[in-house]
Amino acid sequence: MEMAERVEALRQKLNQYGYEYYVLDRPSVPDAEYDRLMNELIEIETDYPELRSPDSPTQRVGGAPLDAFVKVTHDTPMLSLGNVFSKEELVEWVGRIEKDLGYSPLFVAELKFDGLAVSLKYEAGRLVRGATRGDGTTGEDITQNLKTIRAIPLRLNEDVTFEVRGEAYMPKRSFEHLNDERERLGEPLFANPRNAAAGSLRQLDSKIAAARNLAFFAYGLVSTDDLVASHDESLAYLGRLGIAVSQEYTTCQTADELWDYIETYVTRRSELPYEIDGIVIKVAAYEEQEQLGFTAKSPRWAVAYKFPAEEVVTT
Ligand SMILES: NC(=O)n1nc(-c2ccco2)nc1N
Repeated sequence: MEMAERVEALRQKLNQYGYEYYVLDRPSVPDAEYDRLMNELIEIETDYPELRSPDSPTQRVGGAPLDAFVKVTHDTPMLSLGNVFSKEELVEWVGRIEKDLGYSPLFVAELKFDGLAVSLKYEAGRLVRGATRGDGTTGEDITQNLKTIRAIPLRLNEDVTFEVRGEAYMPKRSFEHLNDERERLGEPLFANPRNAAAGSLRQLDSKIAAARNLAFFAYGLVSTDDLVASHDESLAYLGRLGIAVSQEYTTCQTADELWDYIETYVTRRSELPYEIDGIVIKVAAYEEQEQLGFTAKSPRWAVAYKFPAEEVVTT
């Protein structure tokens, strides 16, 4: 087979396997097969540099370490969520929404991943910028570090231009392995996966970030075109494009359905391979979100139910 064709075939396969692993959470081949194909692609691109392209899955670890992070401004502010801490407060919040709209809207309930909020800009299907939330208006350009996360495609299977919002996080197993290694080396331990993810994304050398096994779930789409009309459609759309989206979300019509979903995860939380600190509830239809608008710092159409702080069992 001609080398260029072989490279294209390898890229297609790696993207397909990445999609099955990160979006469907249902890999069809063992990790060893993925690694074998990736190594073959790296070898060919090393022998034939003219076949290498910036959006090849091999181009995830950047060049030299940065001296500093460049500041970026978010065209659309990344707002923080208001919180509720009980069923009563949740029922009150739903009641206010129904009163403002004059009817009961459809809601989306989804997991609240305990990591770092990030923004990904895609232009014509290519990842052009990744940034931290920062203060919501000004963040830091951490494109080099976010490119090391396999759940974030460098090239989408459609030439779309939009911004994706999501949470970069460190899975529990990666966190345990990292702290075991740091303990062995006599280095200070990270207190929790959230701090470990934040510390990893703040590395100026993307080779260090690449070694931290970070992950990502998209939870929002910012676009000027009318690509989709609701939040639940945006999650399905992002998944179809190959961007990692958690499949644990659902739609609910009433406060009771929302509470049932929340109660499911109070028990399931400890079995999840990543940490969550609550459940996020959003009005589904974008039209209704626009109608409800924002307070000074939070959307009126979304709220986070925060789990009670887990009592620390001191043995
Ligand atoms: N942290 C987290 O998982 N989030 N955060 C949002 C959010 C923040 C602002 C709008 O939406 N949504 C989810 N699932």
